[in-house]
Amino acid sequence: HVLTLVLQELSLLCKRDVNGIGMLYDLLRSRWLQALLKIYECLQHYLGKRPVPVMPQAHVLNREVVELLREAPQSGEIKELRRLLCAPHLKALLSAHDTVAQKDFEPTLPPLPDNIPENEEAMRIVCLVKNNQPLGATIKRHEITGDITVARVIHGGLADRSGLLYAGDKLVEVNGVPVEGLEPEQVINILALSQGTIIFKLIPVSDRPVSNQTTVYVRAMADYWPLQDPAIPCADAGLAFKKGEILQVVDQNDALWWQARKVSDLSACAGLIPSNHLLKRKQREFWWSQPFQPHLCLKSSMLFVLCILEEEEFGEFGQRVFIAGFRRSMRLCRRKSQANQQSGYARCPSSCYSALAAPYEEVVRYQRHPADRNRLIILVGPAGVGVNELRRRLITSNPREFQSAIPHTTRVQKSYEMNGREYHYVSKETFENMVYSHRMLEYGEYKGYLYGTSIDAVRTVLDEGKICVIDLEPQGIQVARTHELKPYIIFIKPSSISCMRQTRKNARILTDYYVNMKFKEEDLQEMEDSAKKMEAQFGQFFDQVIVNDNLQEASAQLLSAVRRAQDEPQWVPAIWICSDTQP
Ligand SMILES: Nc1ncnc2c1ncn2[C@@H]1O[C@H](COP(=O)(O)OP(=O)(O)OP(=O)(O)O)[C@@H](O)[C@H]1O
Repeated sequence: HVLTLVLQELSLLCKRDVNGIGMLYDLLRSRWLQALLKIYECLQHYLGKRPVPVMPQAHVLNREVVELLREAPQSGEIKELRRLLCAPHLKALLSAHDTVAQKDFEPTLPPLPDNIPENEEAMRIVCLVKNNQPLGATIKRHEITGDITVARVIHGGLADRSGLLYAGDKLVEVNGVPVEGLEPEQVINILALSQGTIIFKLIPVSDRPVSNQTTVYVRAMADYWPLQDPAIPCADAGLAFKKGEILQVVDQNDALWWQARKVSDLSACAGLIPSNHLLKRKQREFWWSQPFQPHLCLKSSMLFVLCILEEEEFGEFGQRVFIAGFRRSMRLCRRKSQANQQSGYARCPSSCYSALAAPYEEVVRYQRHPADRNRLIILVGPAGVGVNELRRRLITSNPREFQSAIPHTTRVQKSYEMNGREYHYVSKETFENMVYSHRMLEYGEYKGYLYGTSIDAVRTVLDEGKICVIDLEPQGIQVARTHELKPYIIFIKPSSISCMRQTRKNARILTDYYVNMKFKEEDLQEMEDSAKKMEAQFGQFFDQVIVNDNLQEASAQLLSAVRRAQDEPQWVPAIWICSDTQP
């Protein structure tokens, strides 16, 4: 009844296009939810009736019926009925019924002997069958008492599934060997060597931790190799992960070591990962598996030089399609600035460090509602890899659906240009105001004029119901990753140099100085090096990686990635969904 009222209310809001309402409306209208509520109501009704058992001893009655049937003429039906009544599952069912009817839930224990000493501790004997799998528990020496105790039980592991071992249980014997006086390593050795059954004699922990853990999902912002981590309590129990992978964190009880599994393999038993706190500490200690070098970014978003040539294309519908703002190769400019690191290459802007400062990013599954704005598509890749070629092909394949954002510039409008078609022509003052008010995704200077892609320009395309496709230097990713734009970031990766030698034979790179230059060996090498650096520094932000080997295939992959981004559930930062006020 309440649900019907809520749905009525929501249907009014739906028309007002409130963010997320559509999804909530669909959820509440789903058949399975309605069915669950019906079941709930039936159960409530049933609870109210306080059912009483039909009889306290159904299995006795069953036995008597079977006896009676034995004496009856043995027709086929009688034989079948007798077989049914004697079936083990029916007997088990009747026995369960009788147990419930008699409220006889407790196991019958022998009476305690009278002469138990007062300080006697309850002992538990636990028998586990190992079956070549790890025990799924770690042990340690208690810092104060010196006892060997269970340090943690790994989620989904053998010990956890048994429900018989808990963190804090004190081990007394393992397979008949008393552990008192042994080092934890010696106990581990006994466990490792034992095959088949392991018998623990232990004193259960007095206050078992109550598990009130909620599962959270995080995106790893760095790589982690437990086998190279001297600090991990048990390297074999560690979970190795790569940046960008999504982890399901199932236990955060320990301040230093969490338990998690990868969403790509949820059936696996959990592994230990450093907690947020620990990873941050390790970062500070330069502990990273790849020691943290002072990063030389490919270029700073503030200093880079843009080279923008205007182009026009014809779309499949025959109309003239202006694709403004296509970035052209800046290879020579960059190489020049590489030689002079002061100007063109700068140390990472703060965004680079802040990405590393947060070792995990909480994520949630997000599916764009058809009524919502499209997600911004960002293409990232090293110069010359084919970012613009792929973007151009995508847009010209259907300009009614895909569009790039019109850039802003301070240069003078040419006679054949139209304000708002090739560029938005603005004064330097206006441009700088946009920069200071953080309305630029990226910008730069070329021949004394400023060029840039503004958030407003992206918004304009999205407001028209189109899919906005832009290319961005990776330093701009952090600026673009907002609740509003919900960008889907696609990294265009070069194929191997030997492949590119073949595929790029007829390809040309355009620079400001040389038009239609052939790719040289050093260009290919530079592309590969640059791609590696980009992946190392920004790989955690890439939702999709497309290797641009065969152009047709890469274009098809791009199209399907763009469709997936809009129509299928994806992991996005939780902050985009949980808060309307946060960026
Ligand atoms: N898979 C491919 N096979 C063959 N040629 C390709 C492929 N991808 C791109 N090219 C060609 O390589 C050249 C450079 O591509 P493009 O201009 O798109 O590079 P880019 O990544 O945008 O680099 P920049 O930003 O420096 O312009 C173009 O001539 C393009 O047609």
